[in-house]
Amino acid sequence: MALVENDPFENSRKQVHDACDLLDITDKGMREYLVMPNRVLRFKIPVMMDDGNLRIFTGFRSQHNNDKGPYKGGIRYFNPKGGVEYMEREVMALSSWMTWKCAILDLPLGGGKGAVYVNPKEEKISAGEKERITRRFAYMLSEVIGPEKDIPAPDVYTTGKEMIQIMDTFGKLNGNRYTPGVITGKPVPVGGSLARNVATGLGSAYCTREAAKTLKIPLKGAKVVLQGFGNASTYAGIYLEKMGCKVIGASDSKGSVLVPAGFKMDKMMEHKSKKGTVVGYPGSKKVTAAELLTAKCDILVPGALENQIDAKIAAKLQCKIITEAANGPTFPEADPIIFKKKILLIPDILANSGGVCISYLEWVQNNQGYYWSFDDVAGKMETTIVRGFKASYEFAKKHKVDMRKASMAIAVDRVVKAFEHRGLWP
Ligand SMILES: NC(=O)C1=CN([C@@H]2O[C@H](COP(=O)(O)OP(=O)(O)OC[C@H]3O[C@@H](n4cnc5c(N)ncnc54)[C@H](O)[C@@H]3O)[C@@H](O)[C@H]2O)C=CC1
Ligand SMILES: O=C(O)CCC(=O)C(=O)O
Repeated sequence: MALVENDPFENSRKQVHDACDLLDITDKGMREYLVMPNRVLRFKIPVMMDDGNLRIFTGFRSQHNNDKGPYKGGIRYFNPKGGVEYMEREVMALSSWMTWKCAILDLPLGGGKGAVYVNPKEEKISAGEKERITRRFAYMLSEVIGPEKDIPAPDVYTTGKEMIQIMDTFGKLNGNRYTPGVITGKPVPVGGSLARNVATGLGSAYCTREAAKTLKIPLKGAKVVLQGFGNASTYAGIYLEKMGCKVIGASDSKGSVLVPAGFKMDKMMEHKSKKGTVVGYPGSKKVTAAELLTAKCDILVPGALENQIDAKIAAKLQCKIITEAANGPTFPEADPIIFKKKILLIPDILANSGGVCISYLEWVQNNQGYYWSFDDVAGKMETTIVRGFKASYEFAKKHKVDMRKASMAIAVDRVVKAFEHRGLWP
């Protein structure tokens, strides 16, 4: 029996086993080694709130695998419906996906993920309270993170502001050192990289462009539906629009809208910043989340949260390409349905890997103390992600499997090889 409903870690476990099947890895111990995180930390974060009351938050960091390099992965502040038990399984799954995401790009990094169970948007946590949560979280993590150990980054409802507070707290606890390489996604004036803020969506757009090329779908006028309107999905929309696409749908935590004639991304962003939601955009029709996902379009970009496309929704999908800008948006039972419908699904570990790719380049710049231009960084990311896409596509064709299985198999094989080179000690 699953420990929590819709357990994302069980989904990640299945994906690792599918890759092992393809690679003929039969050893049970090796399979378990690849599935399980090296360690999962769960700790309390006591914070004095503005009203003078002490409140205890729960924090997590899952360190999945570091055979290819330091653990790497974001930190989210969120309150999934399943509560803290669900969140523990969620960070375990997300840390596993980080391992495979770094490996499909062949970055010298492993996989980790962290979280605090709090929704700063719903709860109206003040800036001071958020900073105290973040700095206490950094204090609790300070012994297990570091530029050569584990390098966090932003994720849902965290930004450069929290990243710099974590860097600052870590530095103060380590002899007042300037340690920019302990975290990525920092603001540019304090050791961040150009292009990191747009990286996830830009990488999704590069992947989509490659997919459209292979399917011979012209991007000019191609209809795009975005689920979510945060960092990942907004920049995916902006860059797909620059490539000639027409965005016709969007959503956020308050609802989903379709605009059959299409809308300009800057106009929708202006609307969202004024009204706090995409809902109510002039000329739009409010629809359910399922109606948004199954709307007729060329490119569907699920870019919000995991567990969005189940078998029922998969059966009704009307798109040609799915670009998983979010982590884990598709249930395992939906994958074979999507494959049978000949929809080209670009899996999360590839489709949203632009973020970690530029995080890696940020860390390289921090380590060398010399900084590159926007075009340098975006160009290096484009080369890396297109190589990952092409390798996965060729593997998928050769073995007649979907792109998720192909990307996972390549990634798992690389981690197994790293493990074999290093050996086990002690
Ligand atoms: N920020 C990054 O660099 C990366 C993010 N991702 C993934 O992308 C996804 C989104 O993350 P970000 O864009 O960074 O977060 P964000 O905090 O910038 O935006 C989250 C968005 O999700 C929306 N949302 C929340 N609940 C929703 C619901 N029930 N239905 C529809 N929309 C809902 C919010 O309204 C917001 O628009 C996550 O799965 C994250 O792990 C993946 C790789 C890197
Ligand atoms: O930039 C990073 O290091 C990781 C971003 C992240 O959390 C993700 O790719 O899911």
